[in-house]
Amino acid sequence: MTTTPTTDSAPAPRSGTGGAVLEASGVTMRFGGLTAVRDVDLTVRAGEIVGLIGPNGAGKTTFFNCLTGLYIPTEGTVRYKGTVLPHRSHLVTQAGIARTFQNIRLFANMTVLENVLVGRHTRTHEGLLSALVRGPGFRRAERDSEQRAMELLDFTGLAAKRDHLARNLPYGEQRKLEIARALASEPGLLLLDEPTAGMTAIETTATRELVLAIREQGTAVLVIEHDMRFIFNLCDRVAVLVQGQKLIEGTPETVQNDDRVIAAYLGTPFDGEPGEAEAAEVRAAEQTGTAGTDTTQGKAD
Ligand SMILES: Nc1ncnc2c1ncn2[C@@H]1O[C@H](COP(=O)(O)OP(=O)(O)OP(=O)(O)O)[C@@H](O)[C@H]1O
Repeated sequence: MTTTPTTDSAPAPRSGTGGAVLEASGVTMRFGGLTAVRDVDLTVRAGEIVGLIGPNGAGKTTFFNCLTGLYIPTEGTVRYKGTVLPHRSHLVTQAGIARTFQNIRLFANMTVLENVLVGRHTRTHEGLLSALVRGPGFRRAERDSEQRAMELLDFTGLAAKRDHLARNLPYGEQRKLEIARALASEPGLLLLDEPTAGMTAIETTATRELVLAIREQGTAVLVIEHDMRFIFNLCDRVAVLVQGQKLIEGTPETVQNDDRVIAAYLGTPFDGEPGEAEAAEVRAAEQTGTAGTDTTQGKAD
């Protein structure tokens, strides 16, 4: 049996969506014998908010890591605005993709403002010498950076906390600060990995408003999230990963009504389930008593 991931006919783009910002094609990531991501294609267009969902262990974060240069995909390419991205995370950020992490990664002992300033380093061009002598160019760049950082703190509702240590912020505000820091690199695409994890309902609603505002400011968004209500209320398009493969991609309506998606979340087997072909082979082999005879397959000599 072969798996045929389906792609919903392209949803009508919302007004303002444009050319492809991100084009991932045939992205595969193997860790030894485990294929965490298998042959995944995904496009995000300018002005879009795209959701990436799937059960635990489906490969969502691994896919993000392939997009952002943390992992070198075993196969496949990732393009940002038509150019193939290098496999170095700081070069990916410089190109225009910023991200947040599932496990918050702030500089805990730095202030809120300093955390955002760190995020600006890919957009400042003053060299080490200029920094050491603190010449006029450096001081001007520093002022501009601080002004932009304060704008972002205003935008994310954290301006009043500019001098607080990051570690003293409540959890929801730490997540917002991660977003402000990511925005400091002036990205064309923002990747959010579980931005509402651990948030209250009110904080989740505020995060939805924030993501919509980010889109209005011209940054496309790709978001991983387990909170389905958040995803279906926010996204123009949703892609579902199951066992590393894209099962379906389409509008929130299409995806939430698809029986295979419901089954994948409930753990119920369904026809064409990713990995089902391999499972069927093993079952057939077990029935004919041949299971386990081919012990050499996949091993090096
Ligand atoms: N560095 C690694 N080395 C080996 N296996 C890994 C590595 N990173 C992830 N995996 C495996 O790849 C698979 C996909 O993991 P991944 O974290 O990408 O899933 P996920 O969809 O993000 O899950 P969750 O929703 O629980 O965060 C899992 O089986 C995981 O154990």
